[in-house]
Amino acid sequence: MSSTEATPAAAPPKGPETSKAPEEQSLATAQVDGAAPTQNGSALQEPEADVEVTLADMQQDPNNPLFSAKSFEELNLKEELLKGIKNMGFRKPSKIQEKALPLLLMNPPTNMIAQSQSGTGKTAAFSLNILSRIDLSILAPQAFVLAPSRELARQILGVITHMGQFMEGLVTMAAIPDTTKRNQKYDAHVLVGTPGTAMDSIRRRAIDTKHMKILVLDEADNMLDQQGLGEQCTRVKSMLPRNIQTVLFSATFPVHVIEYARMFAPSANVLTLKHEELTIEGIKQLYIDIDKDTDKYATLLKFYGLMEQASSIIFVRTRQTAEQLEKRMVAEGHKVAQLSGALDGAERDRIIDQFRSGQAKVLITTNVLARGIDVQTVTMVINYDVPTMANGRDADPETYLHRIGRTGRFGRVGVALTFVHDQQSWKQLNDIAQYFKTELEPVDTNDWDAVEELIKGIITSARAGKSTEEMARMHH
Ligand SMILES: Nc1ncnc2c1ncn2[C@@H]1O[C@H](COP(=O)(O)OP(=O)(O)OP(=O)(O)O)[C@@H](O)[C@H]1O
Repeated sequence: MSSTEATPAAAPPKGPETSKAPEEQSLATAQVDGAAPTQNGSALQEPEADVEVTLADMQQDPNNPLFSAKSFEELNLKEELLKGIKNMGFRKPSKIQEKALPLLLMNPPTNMIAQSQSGTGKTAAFSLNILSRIDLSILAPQAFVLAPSRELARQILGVITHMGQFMEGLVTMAAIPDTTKRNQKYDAHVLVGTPGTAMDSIRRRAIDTKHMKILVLDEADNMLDQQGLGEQCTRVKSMLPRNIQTVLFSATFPVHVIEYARMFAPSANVLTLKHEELTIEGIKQLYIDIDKDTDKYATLLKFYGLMEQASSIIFVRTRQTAEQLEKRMVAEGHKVAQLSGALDGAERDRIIDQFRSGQAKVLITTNVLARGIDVQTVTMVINYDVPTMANGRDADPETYLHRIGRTGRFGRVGVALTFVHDQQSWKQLNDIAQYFKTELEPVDTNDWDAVEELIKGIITSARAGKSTEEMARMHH
């Protein structure tokens, strides 16, 4: 979409979605959980070598967020951590890892606020700091990572556990709602959880805070900004030792949050990016102009065949839309899964695990999964509803960026397709494009074959581990 003021060729009728329930809340009720996470075992289907060549090319380009001048060895990490990183298949650090790690590892420990594009390896950056600093001889919580959803908390726990697999005696635990483990005691070195459970568990002394030395907020802008979450995070921090190292990471830090972030993490080293630096080149951003709201469903079905070929996520605004869409698609014989905050924890775990393993290919969800979820096989993201602020009227550029960032992870390619169906949704998407100074390409609905070819081409390239540059070369 061009960044100039534009209106759709044919003025679409007004009348957005009928049921406008409040924006999805990512946090469920606060109960305790120690469920083991599943690893992100989503390997691409192409030969390893192909991906490596592509990634190596990108890591040579100083303007690429995956670029690094250094190796992991030069970052002064412990031997067992280097082994862990190797075991994860990481060869070289990304830009954020290279820049953040020396600052994070400094002594005395210094707070940090760090921003880097989606899918560029922020998790490994803060996890390496945690694993470098904990004392294995003390079996008490020393680091706490908080994330906005149980799915993200479980994922981060999986990364830390994987990375620390050669640290003998390391114990990691999740602090997320679990009705089966109400009186859980947290005897672990590292905890990863959601703020509500963290707060309750500290209050009832299930978490010993005496040895705690690092607090990480992942998706920090969301954690500090969102009503409820912000309050809980502040409470948690107030119950931890005063001199704790506070680390805030996100792909986005809107201006109105950064001030609060600086108070939350005083005297922090700050690594930030400009709006226009945030979009990922590997994600092809498309939009489709639909005549009316009621045609959205039929349009979605046209993409079903493509969605099934790789893993895809369909984002909707409300839980109700998610449920309705799932019912309708399943009734018509399509295989789809659905995850929203309306489901209980065990059900959510089952569904996200099925999606990670590739058992479920098409996932309908709300903003609950907009942030952080890393499933490398996701090649297509559909914004069935344009992301908006809680008022349903104003565009939400940050959420747009996070949603589309579920594809195009660490140098991979992907497609993000946004549906617009009336003047309001058109304006919202236009506002988003302007905010990031990016162009979205229209999908030509008069030529479905061409659309299919375009998307198929990207999916095939994603499977072959091709980068955007290579694709551009192929098309010329
Ligand atoms: N140095 C590296 N080499 C190769 N792969 C890496 C490296 N660092 C991270 N990755 C992989 O990149 C993917 C994205 O990493 P991660 O989930 O940490 O991204 P992120 O920056 O936190 O993104 P988001 O903003 O969406 O949360 C993961 O699959 C991770 O395993």
